Amino acid sequence: MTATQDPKTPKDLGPHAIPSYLDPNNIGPYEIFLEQVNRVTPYLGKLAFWVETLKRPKRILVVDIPVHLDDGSVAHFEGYRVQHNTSRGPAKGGVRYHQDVTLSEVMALSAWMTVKNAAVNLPYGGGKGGIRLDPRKYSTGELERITRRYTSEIGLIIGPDKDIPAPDVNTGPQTMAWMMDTYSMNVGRTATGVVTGKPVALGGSLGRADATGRGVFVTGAEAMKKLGMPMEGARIAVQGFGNVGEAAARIFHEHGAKIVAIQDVTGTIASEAGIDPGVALEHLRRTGKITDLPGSEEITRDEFWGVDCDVLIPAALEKQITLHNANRIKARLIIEGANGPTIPAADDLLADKGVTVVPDVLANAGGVTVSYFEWVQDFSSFFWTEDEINKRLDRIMSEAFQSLWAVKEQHGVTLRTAVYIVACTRVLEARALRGLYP
Ligand SMILES: NC(=O)C1=CN([C@@H]2O[C@H](COP(=O)(O)OP(=O)(O)OC[C@H]3O[C@@H](n4cnc5c(N)ncnc54)[C@H](O)[C@@H]3O)[C@@H](O)[C@H]2O)C=CC1
Ligand SMILES: O=C(O)CCC(=O)C(=O)O
Repeated sequence: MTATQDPKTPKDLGPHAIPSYLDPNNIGPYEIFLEQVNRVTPYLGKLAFWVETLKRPKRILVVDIPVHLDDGSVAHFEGYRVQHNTSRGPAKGGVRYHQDVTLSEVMALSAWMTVKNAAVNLPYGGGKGGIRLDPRKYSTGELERITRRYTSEIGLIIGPDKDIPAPDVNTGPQTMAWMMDTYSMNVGRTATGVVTGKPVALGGSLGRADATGRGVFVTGAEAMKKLGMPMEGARIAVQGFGNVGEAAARIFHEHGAKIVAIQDVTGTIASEAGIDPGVALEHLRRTGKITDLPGSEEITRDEFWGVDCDVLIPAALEKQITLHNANRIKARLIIEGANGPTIPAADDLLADKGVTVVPDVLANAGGVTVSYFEWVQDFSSFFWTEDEINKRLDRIMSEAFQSLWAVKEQHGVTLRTAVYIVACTRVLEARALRGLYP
């Protein structure tokens, strides 16, 4: 085997390939979460008595969304809202529109919200929602009708003090405006606090649009300091150039790092001289694709993983770093902007290689942190300046990083396990204190 081959890559084994049901790369999203819980359980002491709480989502709602399409026909979409845990407060987490959304995925995303919210000590549980559809295939009017019907259907369980949705993949401020309006119409009052990530004109918060990418930068910069990696000229590869990936790339670039590769759903580009994220965004908006950016070359989707870089930021979807590509990754540091981008078997391989991973449940917590600020501002009807928001966000993210890094050192575990130790302890302490009835 050469240094560039991945070990245990089932497709390389020909007739002796591992059956697909035993292939670690085929792990489902909720199974990934359950494996992460298994790994933390030995560190939970007496609270391990309550660990079953983490394995079972508290509430799952599956809804049928019938909608008139523009051609007069009726289409039915499947939607979900999962409240994984509410021990520490109302459920909180985004809503995803994607053709591959499944219940298992939404369960995992809601569970990661429970861990993330506890990791940065927000007074929330975890929730997540989604609709299985490819939004590129529908007009704005159709998307508005789908969103409004979905909101009415999940209106049974959401509310400012029950469960507060927010944007995720392929949703944004306009989606949140429709959700807020629909919920408000149904309850007979303007309820700004029912969703976050709204347009600023509707009670949204300054700084929310960049908050997740900013948190990726703050935690990434802290990790670079720990690893003795200079920011100036650091070579960064980013997968995903949407809300999270674009903001993270831009902020790293502003601080002197060099963006050497970008991959999105339209293709992959690389540049030795470095890519200016502002120019790349303008090109994407104008042409609808990331490729053909002047000064960059197009590489294959698979070549992206072997790009010569110091820092890799997966900021697209789950299960991107697997046993098929983990061994080829050259970065010393991975900052998970996306939720669930690394499967557990790849996590182990990266740890063996000495690669540090700032896990999703810490790295991308900046978004929900500013969502929390938005929710607080909506309740008090008193709005903060962007400077105040960014300062508070930076402080929460860097203090969380420092204290979680100390736990990693104390136990000699990965940063992911350290975050799970602290977050799961907080959730299960709340569970134990609340007790059970009768
Ligand atoms: N928006 C937010 O505030 C937060 C988002 N996240 C997570 O960050 C990730 C990205 O979310 P957003 O940036 O909000 O979504 P987005 O919809 O704004 O952008 C998604 C990006 O991923 C790219 N992409 C999609 N499929 C791809 C593929 N197969 N290969 C390569 N690129 C692909 C798209 O082209 C797009 O650039 C998700 O995992 C999401 O759950 C996490 C925390 C907060
Ligand atoms: O802002 C929020 O409430 C949640 C954002 C989100 O879905 C996430 O952190 O994955």
